[in-house]
Amino acid sequence: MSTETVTISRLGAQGHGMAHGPDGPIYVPYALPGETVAIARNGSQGTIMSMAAVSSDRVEPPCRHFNPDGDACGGCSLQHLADAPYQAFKRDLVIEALRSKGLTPDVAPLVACRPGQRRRVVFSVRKTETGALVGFNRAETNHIFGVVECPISSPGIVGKLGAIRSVASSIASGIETFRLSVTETISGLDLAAEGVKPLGDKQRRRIIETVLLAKGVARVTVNGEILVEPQKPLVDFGGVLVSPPPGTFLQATREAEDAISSLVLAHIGKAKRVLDLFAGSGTFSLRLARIARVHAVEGEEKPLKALDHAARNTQGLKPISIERRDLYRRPLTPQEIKPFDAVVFDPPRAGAEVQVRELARSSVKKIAAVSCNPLTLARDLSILVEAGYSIRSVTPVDQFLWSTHVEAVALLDR
Ligand SMILES: C[S@@+](CC[C@H](N)C(=O)[O-])C[C@H]1O[C@@H](n2cnc3c(N)ncnc32)[C@H](O)[C@@H]1O
Repeated sequence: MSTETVTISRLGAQGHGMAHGPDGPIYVPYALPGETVAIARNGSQGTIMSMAAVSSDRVEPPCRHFNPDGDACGGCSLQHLADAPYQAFKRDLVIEALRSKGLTPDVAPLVACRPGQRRRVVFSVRKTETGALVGFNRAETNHIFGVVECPISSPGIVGKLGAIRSVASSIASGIETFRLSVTETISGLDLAAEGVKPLGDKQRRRIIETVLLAKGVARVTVNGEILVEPQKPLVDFGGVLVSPPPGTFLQATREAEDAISSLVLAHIGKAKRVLDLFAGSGTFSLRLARIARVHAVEGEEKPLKALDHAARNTQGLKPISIERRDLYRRPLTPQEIKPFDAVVFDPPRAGAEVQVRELARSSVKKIAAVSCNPLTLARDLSILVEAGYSIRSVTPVDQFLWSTHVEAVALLDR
């Protein structure tokens, strides 16, 4: 460990300040570009000891749990940065990823996220003598920081932290930590616990009783088994009500979902047949079906069934066909893609390389790529551009406020 003074030149991809050291970059958490800080250095990691020059972009963190000096919540990493440079940082993550693949399309301003919009959070939970500790893992440790406020989460989640804690206490029995996904739905909170040791009958009864007493909980699932469901959880995909399976993927904020969907729909235009790949529970398929016939392809059975059920029970939609298929092992071929006028794909963080190589050989006119990882998006887009597609626009979208995650929508045609 050595002590030295460094000047931060920019933010790294993890949101840490970066300084040039004699033998490579030094990463200093919570330091901002332009700041001069005295650090205790351990290899390429620096810890701020004192600050000699403070950036004018530094702001007071809105949440009292965001405290880099000690007992801090690990949920957010960029609360100390003003809005404009924060939004520029996220947009630059997309620009830099594209540039690394030789792509320099116009990149729109970031679709910004506001506090209180997150409808889904994943807490860590551990049993305590008095109940359960519910919160986020403290920065860079396995310790759980008990949350009493959370400015990123929706009021529907924050206002129910007491009920969430009661249900979590009834589930927690051993010393192990488990994950609790909390989703705010139209009909109440959907709680899904994973990594819980097998439940006995007495404990099951206790969980059910707690849920029935706690107002506002729609469903509790433990290790994939629905234990109690006083209300069917419902989400609204562009006017179509869907009951998503427990723990299934859902865009983290309604506002980002609407923004992404609007971009996709505007690009698809008057297409008559649309292919929705990595369709989930139908976030895009059900909206697209207002204007076009849709074929939805997805690897998991339960979200596809939820999509299908919603489509069958909603009037005014064009037909939606569904197909369960592993698109990494068995991508749709150019021959299979031929009947479609447009394709939407929204893969997991790993991207869709195998499927994109098939799309590149197809003659489909319009493609909308939705991604939660700029690096794999850039790789996938470079394959399409090499095959003759043009990128019409790229729009970065923020739905994980004060984190270093950013989504993007790229619209292409040929
Ligand atoms: C980012 S989510 C998008 C879901 C949906 N488009 C939405 O916006 O809600 C990615 C989806 O890809 C699915 N998936 C993951 N691996 C897959 C694979 N190998 N083949 C097909 N689908 C897969 C997941 O189950 C998940 O529903």
